[in-house]
Amino acid sequence: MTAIEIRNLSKSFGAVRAVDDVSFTVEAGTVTGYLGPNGAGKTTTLRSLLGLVTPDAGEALVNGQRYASLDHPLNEVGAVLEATSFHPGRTARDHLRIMTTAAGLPASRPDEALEQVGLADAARKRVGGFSLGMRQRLALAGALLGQPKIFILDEPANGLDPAGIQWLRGFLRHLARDTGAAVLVSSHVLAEVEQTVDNVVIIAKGRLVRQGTLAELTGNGGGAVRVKTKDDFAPALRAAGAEVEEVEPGVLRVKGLDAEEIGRLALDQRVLLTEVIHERSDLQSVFLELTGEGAQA
Ligand SMILES: Nc1ncnc2c1ncn2[C@@H]1O[C@H](COP(=O)(O)OP(=O)(O)OP(=O)(O)O)[C@@H](O)[C@H]1O
Repeated sequence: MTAIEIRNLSKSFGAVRAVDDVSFTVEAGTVTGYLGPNGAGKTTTLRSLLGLVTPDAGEALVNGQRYASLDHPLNEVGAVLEATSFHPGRTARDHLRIMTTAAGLPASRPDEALEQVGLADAARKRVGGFSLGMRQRLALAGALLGQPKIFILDEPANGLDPAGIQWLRGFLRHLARDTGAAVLVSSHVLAEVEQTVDNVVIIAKGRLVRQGTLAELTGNGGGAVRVKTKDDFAPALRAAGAEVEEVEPGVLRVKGLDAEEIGRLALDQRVLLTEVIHERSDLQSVFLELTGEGAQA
């Protein structure tokens, strides 16, 4: 069964069409990045999945059902929403204990979940003193309590430092690969999720603009390098196993070698390169265009 299904979902707030006829699915064992600039409609979609927003049309289903009709929601879906608030005077463990008791989960779960997110040492600390990154980890621990197989995470990388983002990437991959979970993770920063996701859904102004596997959207991962040189460099590149196309006189489009390998080869061959440029993947260019950074790209 499809773990997460968004089918022709639409939602307006007054004159703003926050989500406009969006459809996509997330299968078990995969991570899907839900990407788009601020205000694109990501949060509205995720809140629809959690029954916090009532769609005007279409459906947002988890395990084939509406969230509200799940018998044991915490066992089926783990969610982290933006700006989760915590009682500042409560310790991390107490915060999770309250959730655990309310959901009738085993008393061992808070400590296990804190361990999983790397917060075991902070279990007895008051949340009021937590950094944003620690709060994000605590929110994730809350999502793990019921050991669900579906995760809906809204900008979970916000507030994490580079090491935290690295950790999050590994953790999401682990959830999908090792526990077979379906993970839907939103972000307005492509680079945050690019190394983690199997599939990408891009939304802008409420409309779905692109979806596919990461490989499809990045041109099968084989990014080309454009090289400018007045020298006869193509034979050496081909001999090194590259696929070379002369796109205009003096400009070669090289596939199969990265920029560093090409640079080394040029050095060996005493070839002068006047320009070496990584071609942007489709995904990057689409995303940069949408986020308005295309002009600087
Ligand atoms: N409760 C609401 N009332 C009025 N307008 C809303 C409401 N929720 C969202 N919107 C509007 O709907 C649009 C989509 O917002 P949404 O929060 O879903 O986008 P987003 O992609 O998650 O962006 P962000 O990352 O900034 O949260 C925005 O124009 C937003 O202002």
